[in-house]
Amino acid sequence: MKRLITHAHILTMTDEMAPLENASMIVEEDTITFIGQTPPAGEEFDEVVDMKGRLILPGWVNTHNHSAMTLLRGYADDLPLQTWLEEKMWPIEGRFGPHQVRWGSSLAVLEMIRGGTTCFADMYDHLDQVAQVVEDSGIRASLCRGVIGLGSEEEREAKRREAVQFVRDWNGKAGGRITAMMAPHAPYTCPPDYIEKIVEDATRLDVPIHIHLSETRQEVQQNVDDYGVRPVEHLERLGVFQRPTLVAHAVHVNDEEIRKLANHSVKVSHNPGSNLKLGSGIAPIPAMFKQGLKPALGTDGAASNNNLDLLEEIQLAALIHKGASEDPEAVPAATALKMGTVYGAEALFLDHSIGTLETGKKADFISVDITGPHMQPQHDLVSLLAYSASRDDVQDVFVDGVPLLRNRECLTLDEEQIRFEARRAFQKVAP
Ligand SMILES: CSC[C@H]1O[C@@H](n2cnc3c(O)ncnc32)[C@H](O)[C@@H]1O
Ligand SMILES: [Zn+2]
Repeated sequence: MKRLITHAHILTMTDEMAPLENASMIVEEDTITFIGQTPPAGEEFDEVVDMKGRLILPGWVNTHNHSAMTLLRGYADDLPLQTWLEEKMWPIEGRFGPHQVRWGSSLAVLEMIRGGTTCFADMYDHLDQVAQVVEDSGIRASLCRGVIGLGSEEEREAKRREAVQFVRDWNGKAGGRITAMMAPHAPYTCPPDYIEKIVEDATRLDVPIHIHLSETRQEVQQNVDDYGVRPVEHLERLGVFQRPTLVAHAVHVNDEEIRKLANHSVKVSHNPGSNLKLGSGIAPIPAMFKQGLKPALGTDGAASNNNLDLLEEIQLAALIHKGASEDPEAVPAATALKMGTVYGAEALFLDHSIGTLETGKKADFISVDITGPHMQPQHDLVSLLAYSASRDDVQDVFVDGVPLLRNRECLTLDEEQIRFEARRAFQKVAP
């Protein structure tokens, strides 16, 4: 399939942040082969798509999610993390089986595609189900079986074997759209020797590690009480940062810890919506940028956010750090957009193929309607995206050159069936 897209504004998210106007893009199979003002003459196309009034840019990359938790959206709000996890989430998740994960993650993928997300990271259980949804829906994902090491030795080892098997079964599958990671849930749920074994697994399998880190002040203090050091040094000593690593949250990290993360090239997934809602705090993102980190963005699960709208995270990132630091230059609009695209691709170790629109890269892109009243006048399209656009403005979503959403119609998923089955799947486990 060879497709010509014409008459679009194109924001490539390469160093050049000014959108090309009245521009064209050629996509051949899964790859971008041309971007510019004048397409080469004499070429034939299977389809020509007129994108007048649309802005084209790379799809959003959601770097931290627990997608099946859409079933728990609104189930337990307004609680602090540990109470929320121990008294609400873990008891009901204990009743989740493959069916719940199948329909919860289907609902999540549907919501993400409709909001312009083309790639997401997922940490959960029954991951074969998530992988199947990813394969069938056409989205891209980096998936990991999250393991909590609080049970018996047998339980722990069984979970670790499952996580390893998942990597063997799915890494590189769905035409390369699925990649995999190993995921010890957090330092407070995984004993040190268990984390060390998972690092060995990740080394043997040659995959990255994904882990929650320093989300709350209380968990940092607990780490100091239990192990005598703060979580960053704890994970450093356990060898985690010898592997490519993506940490979620990093809210309570001091300057020395940020320096350590930067020295080890650790990737950070900033989840402002979830951190605000759980009352965990505000991650020191401006300090991270100063030390050379390039934080990406995540929604976390829909039970703590309570949506999977990556554009909202971009907008939060562009706003809350200005307020927290009393500095209107903290996290400018262009930086927030990079956090949702190119830094997201780097955080998932996929920047060789996605995150920007360039010839030779995968055709993972979205179109945004810029004709609405809230998108006028068009002094600055970057500013409009970061401060004014809404997820409903996303019109088209392509992954690997395949259309998943066209003019807001989802082409690969049955929306009505997903709504019905997700409601039923929750009812089966409801208390
Ligand atoms: C073992 S699968 C993932 C596990 O993570 C839990 N979870 C969801 N949101 C958060 C969060 O913000 N911090 C820590 N853990 C979280 C989820 O309930 C699953 O049990
Ligand atoms: Zn999480």
